[in-house]
Formats: sequence, C-alpha cells, structure tokens
Amino acid sequence: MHAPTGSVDAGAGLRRPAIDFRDASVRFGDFTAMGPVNLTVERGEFLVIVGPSGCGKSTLLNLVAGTLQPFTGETIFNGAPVEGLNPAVGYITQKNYCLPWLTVEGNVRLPLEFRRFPKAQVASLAASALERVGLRGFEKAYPRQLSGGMLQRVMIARTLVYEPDIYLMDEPFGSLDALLRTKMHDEILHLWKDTDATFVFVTHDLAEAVTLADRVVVMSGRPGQVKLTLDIDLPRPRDVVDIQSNPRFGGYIKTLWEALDLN
Ligand SMILES: Nc1ncnc2c1ncn2[C@@H]1O[C@H](COP(=O)(O)OP(=O)(O)OP(=O)(O)O)[C@@H](O)[C@H]1O
Repeated sequence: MHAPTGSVDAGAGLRRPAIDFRDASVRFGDFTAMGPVNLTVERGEFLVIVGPSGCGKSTLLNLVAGTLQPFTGETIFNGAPVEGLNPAVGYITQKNYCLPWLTVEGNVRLPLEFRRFPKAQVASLAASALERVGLRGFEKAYPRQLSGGMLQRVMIARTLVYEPDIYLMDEPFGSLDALLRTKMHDEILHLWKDTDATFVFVTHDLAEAVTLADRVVVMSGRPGQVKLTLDIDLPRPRDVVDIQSNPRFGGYIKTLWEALDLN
C-alpha cells in the first residue's frame, strides 16, 4: 500500500505530507479531550509524541485511524480528509490482540485474508513477515505459548504483512522489561529503515523518544495541544545503546522534560 516516497503532487509540484492536523480538536460530550492541534507529519518521518497522561495522545492517533472524528478542524491523510476507518493504517498498542484460537501464522495471515489477498500470496507474505520479526519456527505455536516480547513481534508481523503507509504505535513496548524494550527499539529502527512508511509513536519514556525519533512533539496537559516540537539531530543508523552516550542525547531529554513541566 506504500505510496512511493518522493512521490510528487502533480498539480502543486509539492510533496504531500503524510498527515496534516488542521485545528483538530476532539470532544466527548461537553468535555474537550484534545486540541486544537495543528501539526504536519512528513512522509517517512519517525515522529514521537510525549505528553502528560490523559492529554489526548491516543486520541490524536485515533483521528488518523478514523475511529474518531474531530469536533473542529480536520485530519488530512495523504492529501484527503480521513472519513471512516483508514485502511492504510497499522495500529500497534501494548495490548495483545492476538486471537488465542489461531496459531501465530493464522494471526499474521488475518489482515491479508480480510483484504482478500490470493491464497498463495498470503502464505508467502506471512512467512516473510514472521522471518522479518525473528519468529521463523514459531508458525504453529499458539499465543499462550509465547513470551511478551514474542507476542509483540507477532503484533508487528501482523501489521507489517500488509505494508501500511503509516504505523501508529501507542506505547507498544510499555509492558516489556527494559532489556527487551532496548532490543525492540533496535528492531523497530530496522523496520522503519526497511520501509517507506511513516511512524507515529506515543510514549512516556523520554529516552525511548530521543532514541527513535526524527522529531519529538510535546503536548500540553488536557486538552492537549502542541507545546514544543524538537528535531532530534542524532546520526542514523542509530545503535540504540551507543546513541545514549552521544553528548546531545542528555540535552534533548532535559529540553523535553522541561517542556513537559510536570511539577
Ligand atoms: N471514548 C471516550 N469517552 C470519554 N472520554 C474519553 C474517551 N476516550 C478518551 N477519553 C478521555 O479523553 C482524554 C484523552 O484521552 P487519551 O487516551 O487520548 O489520553 P492519553 O494522552 O493517550 O493518555 P495516557 O497517556 O494516559 O494513555 C482523557 O481524559 C480520557 O479520559
């Protein structure tokens, strides 16, 4: 489903951004949960969002997925407003949404079967997705037989298998231990490098944000608005351990911490 990176808007001669939030706000009843937000996400960008609990980070992702509609403004995705569920989105959270009665392979095949891919293609794409996340040999295992990290890899395989234009990741590694999380950072950076897709990643972990991001957005308290956007000018490809000793790493964390202003 990837549009080629570097694709050109024939009319304007401009590259279209992946997402453009224009004065987007969300209400639940009388209560404004988020916004208004104005934010552009470039194609192929790795954008990380941080902000206090309840400020509307997941809500922002839900606008892109089309599971919510804005109360004011609009969400433009690949040049058109999001109306209804957005099939070009891959959504990964920390929850395990594997179907327990299906094998690992059965879970990874699901999105392709929903999309009515030809049978032969389903088998080969599922095999290659499982290979990419290091789960070859576990095709016939059931979710209950897997560790937390392996389950998270199944969720990633189940997403990358249909090549979404955009990965929405809502604290995907929040439930993993620190060592495994570091390993997953390495894997996610490889995945990002190997695709043309855009990544929007929500976290509460500032080191995770700086390790992964091209740009970090700090949201204010509820109703969350964009308080700061910070370019992370650290070299790529990144070694997820070595990068932490880069002299700029700590400075970025301090800037983000001060912008969060949680006191
Ligand atoms: N379906 C809903 N109905 C009513 N209120 C909601 C609904 N979904 C979210 N909210 C409220 O909207 C606000 C923003 O929620 P959201 O989950 O987007 O925040 P968040 O920044 O992702 O939070 P956290 O960091 O704790 O995950 C919260 O106050 C939440 O309680």
